[in-house]
Amino acid sequence: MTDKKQLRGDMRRIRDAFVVRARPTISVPAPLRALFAPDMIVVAYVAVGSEADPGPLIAAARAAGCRIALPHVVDRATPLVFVPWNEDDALVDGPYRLRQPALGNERLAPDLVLTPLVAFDRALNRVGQGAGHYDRAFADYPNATRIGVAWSVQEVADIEPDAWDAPLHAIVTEQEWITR
Ligand SMILES: Nc1nc2c(c(=O)[nH]1)N(C=O)[C@@H](CNc1ccc(C(=O)N[C@@H](CCC(=O)O)C(=O)O)cc1)CN2
Ligand SMILES: Nc1ncnc2c1ncn2[C@@H]1O[C@H](COP(=O)(O)OP(=O)(O)OP(=O)(O)O)[C@@H](O)[C@H]1O
Repeated sequence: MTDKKQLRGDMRRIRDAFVVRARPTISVPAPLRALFAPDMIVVAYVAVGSEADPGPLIAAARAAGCRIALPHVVDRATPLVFVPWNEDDALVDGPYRLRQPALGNERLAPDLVLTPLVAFDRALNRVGQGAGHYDRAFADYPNATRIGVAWSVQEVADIEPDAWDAPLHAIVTEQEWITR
C-alpha cells in the first residue's frame, strides 16, 4: 500500500477537486435511516473544507428522535470528548480549523458514530487524519456502530489495516451504502 501520509495528501487533493467540479451532496440511505431510533446517541461532525457534509444524516437522526453529539477536540494527544449538540447551539473554533461545541459539563457515550474518512476501501477499512482520535474512540466504545462518511472518489483499492484498526460497519457516500 502507498504510505499513509502520501495517501492522505493525494486524497485531500482529489476530494477538493471533486467538490468543486461535482457539488455533491449526501442523501440518507434507507438502511441507515433504519438504524436511527429515539434517544440513541449519534455522534456526528461538522465538515471542514471539502469533507463530506453529514448535515442531511444529522437532520434524519434528529427527526428519528436521536440525540446528536459532536466531538470536542482538546489536542492531538487527548481522546475526543463527546458533547451534546442541540439544534441552534453555538459552535466555537477548535484546533485544525474545526468548529465544535464548547466543553460544558455533559458528556455522552456514543451509540453510533458518523466518522469522517480520508480514504476507504470496499472491505470497510478506513484511513483518517492520523491522530488516532477515532481509533481510540472505537476502542473505548466497542459497541458503538461505526459508520464512515465520504465522497465516492475517496475509495481506494486496498487499505492494509493496522493492529489497532476496527473496521467500519458501513460507509455512506453520495452514491451508495457500502456494507457486508
Ligand atoms: N470535520 C471533522 N471533524 C473531526 C475530525 C475530522 O477528521 N473532521 N476528526 C478526525 O480525527 C477529529 C479531530 N481530529 C483531527 C486530527 C487531525 C487533523 C489534521 O491533522 N488535519 C490536517 C488537514 C485537514 C484537511 O485538510 O483535511 C491539518 O490540519 O493539517 C484534523 C482533525 C474529530 N473531529
Ligand atoms: N486505542 C488506542 N489508544 C492509543 N493510541 C492509539 C489507539 N489506537 C490507535 N492509536 C494510535 O493512533 C495513531 C493512529 O494512526 P493511524 O495512521 O491508524 O490513524 P487513522 O486511523 O488514520 O486516524 P484516526 O483514528 O484519527 O482517524 C497511531 O499512532 C496509533 O498508535
